[in-house]
Amino acid sequence: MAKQTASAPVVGSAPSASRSPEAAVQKQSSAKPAQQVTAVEMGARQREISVSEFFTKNRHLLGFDSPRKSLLTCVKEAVDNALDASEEAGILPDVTVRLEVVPTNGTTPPASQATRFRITVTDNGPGIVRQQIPRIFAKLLYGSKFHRMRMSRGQQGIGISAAGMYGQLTTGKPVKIISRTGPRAAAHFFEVQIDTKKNEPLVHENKQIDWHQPQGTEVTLEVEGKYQKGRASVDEWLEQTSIANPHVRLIYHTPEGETKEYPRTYHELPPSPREIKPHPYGIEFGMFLKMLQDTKSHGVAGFLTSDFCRVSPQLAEDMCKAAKVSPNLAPRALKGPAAEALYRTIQDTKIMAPPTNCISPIGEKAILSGLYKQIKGEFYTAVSRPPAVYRGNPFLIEAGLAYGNRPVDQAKPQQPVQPKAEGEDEEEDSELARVIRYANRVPLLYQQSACSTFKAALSTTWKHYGVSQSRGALPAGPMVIFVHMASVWVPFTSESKEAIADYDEIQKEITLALRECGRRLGLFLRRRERAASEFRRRNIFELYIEEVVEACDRLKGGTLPKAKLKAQLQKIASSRTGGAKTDEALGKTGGGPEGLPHSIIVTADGVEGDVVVASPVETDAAAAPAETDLLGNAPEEETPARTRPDRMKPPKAGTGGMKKRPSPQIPLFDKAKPSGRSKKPAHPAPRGKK
Ligand SMILES: Nc1ncnc2c1ncn2[C@@H]1O[C@H](COP(=O)(O)OP(=O)(O)OP(=O)(O)O)[C@@H](O)[C@H]1O
Repeated sequence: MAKQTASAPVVGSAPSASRSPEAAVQKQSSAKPAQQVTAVEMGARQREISVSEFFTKNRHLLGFDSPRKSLLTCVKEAVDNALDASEEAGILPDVTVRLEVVPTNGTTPPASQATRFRITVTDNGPGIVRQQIPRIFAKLLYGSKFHRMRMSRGQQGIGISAAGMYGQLTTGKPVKIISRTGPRAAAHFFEVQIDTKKNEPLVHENKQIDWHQPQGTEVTLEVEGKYQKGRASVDEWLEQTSIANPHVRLIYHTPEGETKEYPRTYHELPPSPREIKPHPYGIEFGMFLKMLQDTKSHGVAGFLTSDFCRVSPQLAEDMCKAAKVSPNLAPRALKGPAAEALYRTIQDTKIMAPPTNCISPIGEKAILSGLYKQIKGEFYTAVSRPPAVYRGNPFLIEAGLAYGNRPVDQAKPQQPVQPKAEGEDEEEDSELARVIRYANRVPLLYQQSACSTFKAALSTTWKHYGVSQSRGALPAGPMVIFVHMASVWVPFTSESKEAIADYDEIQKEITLALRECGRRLGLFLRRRERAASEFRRRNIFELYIEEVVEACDRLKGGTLPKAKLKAQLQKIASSRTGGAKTDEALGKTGGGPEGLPHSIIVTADGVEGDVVVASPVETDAAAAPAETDLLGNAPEEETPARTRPDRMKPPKAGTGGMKKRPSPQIPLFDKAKPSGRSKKPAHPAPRGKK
């Protein structure tokens, strides 16, 4: 409705007697607001808006806001698709990402100053059938995943076509695609653009070509962007992708001419997730009505059994009876109050939780492997929670931790300690932990504070686990917190898929997973501290043993069996200082960390725990990217990630990694029983407390 403006005539006010009626009419018409339109005029302007037009104007909703983020979004969409397709086809993914600077005005600027990039992503997946290529790459909301209840990276059917549209908008260039479905099939080359008015593809080029790859897809996009390393960069995203996807071999050609290879460290594909039907609890009433209209079943009971999971024929009959609806009634005839009664009955009936084989977790071993491969720390642990359900959608939370500084650094001569001013923080307190977040194995780099995973990390009381933490802040110290949500439908806060929405069920599961990681970290820290102090005491005893033995021998006139006495005293010194458990906690025995399942401990003497996941892998060590420390800095001397002779100690033959102990797990120095499987989390005393 048009607003009445200040200059509009006031209804009911009498015209001034001094003015003629003509003048009054003239005044009234001249005061009419210029913008007033009739319903008919408005109707003439009303028309459909195509989804492409909408997202052209609102491209920030899809992650194309700043040039830097847009570059990342394009890479992300193409890599996600490559991984989804390869995994679905049962192929261990080999993905190559090439970022090149596109010359502008005949000159090629350095990568950090360039504004135009060519992104090429190649996979060894199943390829795409020729007829589908134009619509996949040049039609928004077209895909194979939206209607399926199955875990995948992509969900919406909008990602790669939106990336193509962004390229088209910013550079005018079409998307180029090569795809081949098998060694006997021809390779097809396409150049497509999107007709944004109609949301339909325009094919510029379509031909058969010779392609060196027997199978797979290659997508090339030319886009406006900004390349800058560091946080939330393409480099960081690929690095984090490799942590959560150790079954992927990733080669990255940076725009600066470097080649980084993230080798495959896990040689099995994640179990293929099964497609499931919706669970009755997750369906809203409007959706239920729509399903009644769309079903192929002839009776309501049959509809409930065949269109939902976990509804047996008997349960369907019982629910119909309780709602006073005939089980044989045609679903389309069920409307109004009767439909509502059945819907309410379903919601009030106890129905088994949905099956969980529709999600495929990363797994503790693979998380450990990924963290160990990419992050230099001292302690690593990983937890996979049992599946849970939100709004009828199954999901599963996994968490991991990498903690500490490199043992190599510890071995360095200590700098003299500078006295601190009163109230001045310890150096390690000033560095906060870093949270790396994933949804269906895809790293989430933006909108951290809006994400459920980050909120759960903030609200966890890390002080219980021996790590300092200020109120409302992340824990302090060299620590990476890893959280992964796997689900058939991840509830993102927006279409750009950057943060996970805050459902209570999801928050609770993340918190429980983080608490278990924290508990293990606390146990590790406390043990290590006590073991180190016992070890120092033992060394002091050792110093005096020689003297004592010599003195006793002199008293006995040189007749004492010195070696025997020395051995006896050493035995006493060892048993008084924690015995073998001190050696174990300090990594001097090569044994596993007791009470710390799915954990790795790195000491100056070697690696303990799930060592198998830290074992060498298939490709050439020299090609591996240098690992970064917890702050993302490269080491001074670049050591290949997979072969760290300083740290590697192969597992003892037959142990297969962590030492298995039949007896209940007892922590090193505690009298109380632990930990590993006890339901109540043990809260070790904060560091420094004896
Ligand atoms: N490299 C590829 N190999 C095989 N199929 C592909 C490839 N890339 C895309 N596809 C197919 O194209 C479809 C559309 O991809 P698109 O990225 O637009 O959406 P999506 O991955 O389904 O969902 P989202 O919008 O959440 O990313 C996919 O569902 C998939 O079937």
